[in-house]
Amino acid sequence: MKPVEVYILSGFLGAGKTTLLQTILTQEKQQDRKIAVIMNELGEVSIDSNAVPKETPLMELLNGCVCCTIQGQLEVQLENMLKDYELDAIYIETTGVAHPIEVLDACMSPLFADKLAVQAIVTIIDSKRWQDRSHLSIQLRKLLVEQVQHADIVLLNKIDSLTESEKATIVSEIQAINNHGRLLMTEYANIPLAQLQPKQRMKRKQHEEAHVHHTLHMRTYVHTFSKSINLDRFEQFLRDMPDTIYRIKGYLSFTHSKDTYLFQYSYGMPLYLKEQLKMKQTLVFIGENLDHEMLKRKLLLLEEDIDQN
Ligand SMILES: Nc1nc2c(ncn2[C@@H]2O[C@H](COP(=O)(O)OP(=O)(O)OP(=O)(O)O)[C@@H](O)[C@H]2O)c(=O)[nH]1
Repeated sequence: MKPVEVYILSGFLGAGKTTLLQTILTQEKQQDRKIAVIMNELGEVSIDSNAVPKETPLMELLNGCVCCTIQGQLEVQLENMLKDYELDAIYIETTGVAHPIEVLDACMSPLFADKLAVQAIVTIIDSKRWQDRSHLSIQLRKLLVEQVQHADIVLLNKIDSLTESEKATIVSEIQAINNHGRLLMTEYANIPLAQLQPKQRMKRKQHEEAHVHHTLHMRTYVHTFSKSINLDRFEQFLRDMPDTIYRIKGYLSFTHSKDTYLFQYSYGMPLYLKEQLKMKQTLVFIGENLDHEMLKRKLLLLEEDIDQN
């Protein structure tokens, strides 16, 4: 079955995420696609949920930020949505203070990695807020920059109040932070849906190139082992790994033990926890510009090496 597309809508408080979501949902409806929405808000009550039409499945994650305190809940909600509905796409509206990569991390559960395909991190910017960012605390300024840095698509919103030269200044500032993403200027987040969706698969000859441009595809990689692997060799693989990989999670089983392990790797620190159930040995990688071919080759080698021992 075709994996369900996932779009992460990121952006600072008040930048226009809900406005964007409404624009998207209207267009998705015209295209007759089946859509669900996950909304994350920091407060106890949802304020923006009215923005979603009644017929659209909506899950709300309240009272915490999906990228930190309620990360596990997102996983559960995604799993429920996959179980309960036949969907074309899920849109996740994050809180204004969410870090997009942490949200991506929360979407990439090894339990359903092959059922979801995260298509894009879309960051929407309030142009005025961007201009005045020097008034924000250092932490919030850093977050604002990181939301831009990790986006596949940056929407420079609220340009109605900007002069041409102000627009040019902000565009060059954003391009200096993120030169791989697509930058679009919007008023009231008004963009054609096609601009958010990855371009149609190109013909075979252009295929490799197309992948390189689809930055998000290069940020995650999923591998399933068909047998147990050798722990020492796996650890050597981790040591040799490029430092652009900052997160791995999944389940592993090793030749020295009958147990299955939950494996967590975060910023250089591996952690193995015994798992009660026997799980499919799927690992999810998250990083920058992952070399899929290299990873595949090395991971397959881990299985082959055992045969030779
Ligand atoms: N002038 C102007 N206002 C806009 C534009 N886009 C959105 N707004 C307004 O900005 C306000 C905030 O927009 P929302 O879409 O609620 O922003 P949000 O990012 O969802 O906000 P939070 O949920 O608080 O994080 C609303 O009053 C919008 O109508 C724009 O392009 N120009």
